[in-house]
Amino acid sequence: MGGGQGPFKREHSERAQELEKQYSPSRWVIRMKAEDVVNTFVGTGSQATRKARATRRSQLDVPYGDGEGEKMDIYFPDEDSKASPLFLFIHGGYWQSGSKDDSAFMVNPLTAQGVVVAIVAYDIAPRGTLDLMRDQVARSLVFLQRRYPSNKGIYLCGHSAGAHLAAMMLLASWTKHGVTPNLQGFLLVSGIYDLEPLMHTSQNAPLHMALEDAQRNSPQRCLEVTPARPVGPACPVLVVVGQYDSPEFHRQSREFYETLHRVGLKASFQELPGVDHFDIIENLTREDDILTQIILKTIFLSL
Ligand SMILES: N[C@@H](CC(=O)c1ccccc1NC=O)C(=O)O
Repeated sequence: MGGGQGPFKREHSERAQELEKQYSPSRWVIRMKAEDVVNTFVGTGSQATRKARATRRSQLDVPYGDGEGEKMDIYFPDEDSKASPLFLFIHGGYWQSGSKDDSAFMVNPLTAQGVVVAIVAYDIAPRGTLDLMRDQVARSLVFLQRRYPSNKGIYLCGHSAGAHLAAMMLLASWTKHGVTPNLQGFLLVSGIYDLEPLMHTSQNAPLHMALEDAQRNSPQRCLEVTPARPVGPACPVLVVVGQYDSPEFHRQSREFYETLHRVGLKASFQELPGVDHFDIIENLTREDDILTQIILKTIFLSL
């Protein structure tokens, strides 16, 4: 018997291949070959980190919990103030790559303007699960709030998978932590907010997400099913995506923005022209970059 299975299988594998492509950010980069993209990104990040550590006062590997991987680097402006704004960055890498040691892109431009910058590490897969990572990010915020109780606001920024973890903090319940971090802004850059499609890609291999895991950890879904009442903090939430991010990444950002808006959060959406999934963050090493300027405006217009 022919016919039935063959076409179905082919159709299925074409869909799987398309999904794989949509969720492979390097394949949408036009400024260089896909295979060079991640190396360049990591190179830029580790160079920025070396420079930040050489030129800024810093505290490295500060533990925010008892776990081996529960560390953050904190970088300070020249003039010391007990009441500075804090900026916490969560790196991306599909919850399975990346580290704080190559993610200090924005330290120099932000500390130059008086912002304390923290770069958080978390246990990537396969060591960590999504539930653990989300708890680690929550505890890192609680730690910062306790360490700097008179801060002028905590601004939480994540890239890609890090934007997902940042977005999960909109749904966090702080009562069990005993302190509510003074969150004054979210910057979600080229993020993923619905994890279900990823279950069907190679990215899920180290993550082992089953449907319930994907759903429980999807801020898009969790906000959609939430009753129409105000959720989360009253602060601005900026959803940003690069022009050369894939159509699926554009869809995810737009739909998440729409949902944030619908549940009553102060959301805004911006597509940044001329940048892809990677240089959208690489360019944060520069003071005159458009996203650097957006971040500084978010911090200083709300003070
Ligand atoms: N293998 C992936 C790598 C990737 O997606 C990535 C790499 C560094 C920082 C963020 C990334 N994406 C999502 O977290 C790619 O195809 O680009």
